[in-house]
Amino acid sequence: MARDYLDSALEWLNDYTGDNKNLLAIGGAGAVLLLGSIYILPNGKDRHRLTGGGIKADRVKQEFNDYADAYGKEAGAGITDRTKTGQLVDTFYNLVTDIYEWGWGLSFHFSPRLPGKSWAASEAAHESRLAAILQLLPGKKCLDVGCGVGGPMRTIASTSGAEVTGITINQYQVQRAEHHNKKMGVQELCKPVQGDFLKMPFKDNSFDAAYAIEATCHAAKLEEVYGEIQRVLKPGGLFASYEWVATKHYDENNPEHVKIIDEINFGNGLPEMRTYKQAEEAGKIAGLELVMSIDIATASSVAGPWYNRLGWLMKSHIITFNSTMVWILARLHLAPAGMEDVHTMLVRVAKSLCDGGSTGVFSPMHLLVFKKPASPGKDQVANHVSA
Ligand SMILES: C=C(CC[C@@H](C)[C@H]1CC[C@H]2C3=CC[C@H]4[C@H](C)[C@@H](O)CC[C@]4(C)[C@H]3CC[C@]12C)C(C)C
Ligand SMILES: C[S@@+](CC[C@H](N)C(=O)[O-])C[C@H]1O[C@@H](n2cnc3c(N)ncnc32)[C@H](O)[C@@H]1O
Repeated sequence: MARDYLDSALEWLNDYTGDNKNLLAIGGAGAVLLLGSIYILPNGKDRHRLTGGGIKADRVKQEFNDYADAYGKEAGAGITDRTKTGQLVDTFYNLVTDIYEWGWGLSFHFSPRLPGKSWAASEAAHESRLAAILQLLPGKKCLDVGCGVGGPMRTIASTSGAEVTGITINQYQVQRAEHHNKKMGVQELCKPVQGDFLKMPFKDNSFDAAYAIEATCHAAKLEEVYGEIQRVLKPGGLFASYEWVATKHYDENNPEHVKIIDEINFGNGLPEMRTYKQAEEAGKIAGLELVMSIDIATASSVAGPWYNRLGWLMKSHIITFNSTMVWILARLHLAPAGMEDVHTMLVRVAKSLCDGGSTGVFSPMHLLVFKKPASPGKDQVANHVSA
């Protein structure tokens, strides 16, 4: 609520001041003092705090440095030791979860902007599309692979009436998801659990459907997470995923493209980036039938680009404002030392994501829909799949 007021106030201020940078600077300084406490502290009766999630405050800086060191310096390197991917992704979400909730909201993904609709409405529609594709209804059991703090889970369970179990590698996110589920009264339908989506604590053939929103990109091997999803789905069950991919416009021999993708990988805890073709192939290797493959980022000729929400945060100086807030909080010991480094990484990645979107080389929402065959063929791998 407080964030909505602040966003509108800054949008107005930006339009009003136009090119008058002095007025904007004075306004900005005043806004830091006057609105800062409103922005960072109350969120209804909830309060935003910038913590290191499950990492103790005095370890945040070191954990961030270790995270940064895990990425190779060579172009296209990604995470050097892929066996450490799960652990690094867990660290990444300890470091960013509070900043995401504070500066973005409870759904950790992008969406195209629908004409005449707010970002919040566009986000909910993007989530509900999956409920429709998966034909979710009351009584159905659905799995959310990489559920974050449960924004999509709450939308999908409440629009469809289905029961949604979410899995996240990060214990702090389970705590946050439980907190929000209870606050919103959806805890009967939404169950977050901590676990690795490469070794899920669920029985074979236990879910009617499954979805993943901008999450399976964290797997060291895509075919392994798809293999696990194949295992826990009932025969005939559908799985839908918004995948982070390099599009057909990506050229691995273009250094600019490679740089954009490297920065996206580093700022988002990804081991590497796959092409949409590799993602399609990974599903087939895992024994799933490909039902649909379409890039939602470019599918509609009337929806606005997904990256405009980030672009607007940069243009309206909200991100600069946030950097100042994080700096002040760290100086006052209200945020752990090292939070500025985490925030700086996010500021950089905001630009890379916009560059990836505007050049068309990257999409965070290539929709893949797969079906588990009613009776898997002998040549298809039913359980754990390794490339
Ligand atoms: C799917 C993933 C996350 C997608 C997005 C939810 C996040 C990607 C980049 C994030 C952000 C960048 C800039 C931040 C800004 C500097 C800060 O002041 C406020 C939060 C940001 C806007 C933040 C919000 C979430 C993202 C948009 C990945 C991880 C696979
Ligand atoms: C960008 S967030 C998206 C969260 C959620 N789908 C949403 O849209 O709000 C990615 C999620 O994937 C989860 N994740 C990444 N690797 C995982 C793994 N190996 N096992 C379980 N969850 C994982 C993260 O913990 C995080 O919750």
